[in-house]
Amino acid sequence: MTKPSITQADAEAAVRTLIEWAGDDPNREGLLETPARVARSYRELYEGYDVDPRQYLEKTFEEVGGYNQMVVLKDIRFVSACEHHMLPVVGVAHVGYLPTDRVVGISKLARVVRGFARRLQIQEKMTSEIALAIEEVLRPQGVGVVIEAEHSCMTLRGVNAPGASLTTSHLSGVIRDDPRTREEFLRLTRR
Ligand SMILES: Nc1nc2c(ncn2[C@@H]2O[C@H](COP(=O)(O)OP(=O)(O)OP(=O)(O)O)[C@@H](O)[C@H]2O)c(=O)[nH]1
Ligand SMILES: [Zn+2]
Repeated sequence: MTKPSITQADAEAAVRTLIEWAGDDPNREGLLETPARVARSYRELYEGYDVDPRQYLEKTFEEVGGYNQMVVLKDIRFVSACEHHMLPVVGVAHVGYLPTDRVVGISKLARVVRGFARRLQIQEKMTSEIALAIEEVLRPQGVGVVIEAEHSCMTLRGVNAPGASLTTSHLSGVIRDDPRTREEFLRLTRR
């Protein structure tokens, strides 16, 4: 949640400081509106603090004609920010579950990813948070989350390893424990 004590003006002042720190003049014409734009874009990029992603999963459908197989939503693109450098992390998430008696609208899976992505994150934590939210709210037979992402703190600076991507996964229930179900999930999420 946004700290109510911090105003848009405070955020703009912080951006002016960073512009000076970068070596430029925040009072030159091209930069005059930049602090306001950056503050607004932060509200968008960090909107995850204003939502509880679990709530997206509360509306479910039970009339599924006896469907009791795996549901997998692949290639959910997301943008996050690494909590070490506040630089973009861009990637895709694959989210699957084996329902018990109810399913959730598929857009909600993408909303859950977005809600956890739009915060300061490390990829391992984001992967588990998505899986645990699905586990806790839907109580399915199993959950699988695989995330592949590029961290610009690694590709644009520091070690400068362009193209390197990190894969993390969190599997639980039958998707973790039953070899055939696990294989099916991994096959369905392969790109
Ligand atoms: N495990 C994990 N590490 C991350 C993630 N995002 C960034 N990192 C790493 O976090 C580490 C922070 O290391 P530090 O040594 O404190 O920071 P630094 O001096 O800027 O390190 P370099 O990036 O190596 O220049 C770096 O190795 C990053 O690559 C993530 O999602 N998961
Ligand atoms: Zn980083």
